[in-house]
Amino acid sequence: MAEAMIEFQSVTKQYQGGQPAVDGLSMSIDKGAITVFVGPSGCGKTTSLRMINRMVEPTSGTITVGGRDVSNEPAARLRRSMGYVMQSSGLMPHRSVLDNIATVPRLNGVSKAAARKRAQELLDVVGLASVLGKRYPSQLSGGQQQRVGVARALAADPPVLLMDEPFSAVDPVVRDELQQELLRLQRELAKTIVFVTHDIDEATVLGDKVAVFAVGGKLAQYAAPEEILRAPANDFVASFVGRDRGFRHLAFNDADAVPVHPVKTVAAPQLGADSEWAVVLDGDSRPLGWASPRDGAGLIPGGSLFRRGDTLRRALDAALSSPSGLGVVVDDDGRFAGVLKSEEVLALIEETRHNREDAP
Ligand SMILES: Nc1ncnc2c1ncn2[C@@H]1O[C@H](COP(=O)(O)OP(=O)(O)OP(=O)(O)O)[C@@H](O)[C@H]1O
Repeated sequence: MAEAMIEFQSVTKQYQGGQPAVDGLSMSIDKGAITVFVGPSGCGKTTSLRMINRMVEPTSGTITVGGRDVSNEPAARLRRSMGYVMQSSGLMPHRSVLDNIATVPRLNGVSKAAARKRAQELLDVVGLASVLGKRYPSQLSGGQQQRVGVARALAADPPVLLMDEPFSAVDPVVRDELQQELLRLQRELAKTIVFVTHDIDEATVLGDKVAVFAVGGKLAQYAAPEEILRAPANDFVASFVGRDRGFRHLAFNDADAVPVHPVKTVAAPQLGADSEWAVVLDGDSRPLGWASPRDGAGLIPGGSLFRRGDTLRRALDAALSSPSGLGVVVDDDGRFAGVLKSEEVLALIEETRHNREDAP
């Protein structure tokens, strides 16, 4: 069994008047894993998160981190000992990106030179070019600002990261990138991450475990995302998880058994071309799109790409989003590797479903 890092024991938070925001919450959060709090607006996710680092004080109950009762720790020190990332990056506008990242190490007494050096390294860790370090936050895109927010939270190398809807304000493409980046980082860093979102899709992509909250800070279900999609504990969870849950569930099955076929490729779309669809490649064998057999309209934008090792969900999306009906497969370097046929993806989905039903 996984080791617990954070424990909530009968934690209640009652703001002035009204219903409790969080009511008798007891749960144990695994060390070195991503735990996602998900639920509709106002169900107490943020309040629960903020009680971990004492930005909010519980009305009753106990929270421990690494076995120590947080109420015994000085609040300011406790806060600095955990990384915190929020929706608006919360960067200081009049300080450079590097100085923003260096904030907590500086508060902890690290010299300016050492803190800046560390900040420079962190830019690379979160996938930002080092020249961006000299800029001010307003000179960055929303996605870049969120990356700086993550770098700042990591600066003092805290064992615990608290993330409150960190990717909610960016567009879906950037959001997907940031999620993948966080998963990559986590494979290296193995922090204990508590991540708040209202988006069940984001929760199932990121979470090793997902806690579904119902209004009043009540834990409706707490399990691996696959289990929440497969077996919602009650009607509330089932309706929150929604109608697409069968589709989302595909994200937990690999697509290794789907055959990859060769297909005609061309270096540039040929006008009035051919009798069959062809993948258009650049000089490095990376797919640029498709050339159509019919209209010879030049380059037709492709659908989503399937990377070797991706899930059935991505395989299906690659096939269905492609103008030719053939999903484009690339290797780890993004080079063209072949195509998937939608009927073969569907056949594997069907087979996987049968196997699941047969399982004890
Ligand atoms: N400072 C506060 N004073 C009074 N009530 C508050 C305060 N902060 C939150 N609440 C109330 O507590 C309840 C839970 O709020 P909380 O922000 O924790 O929920 P949430 O699940 O994070 O929602 P959202 O996704 O909308 O932020 C809500 O009813 C909210 O109005």
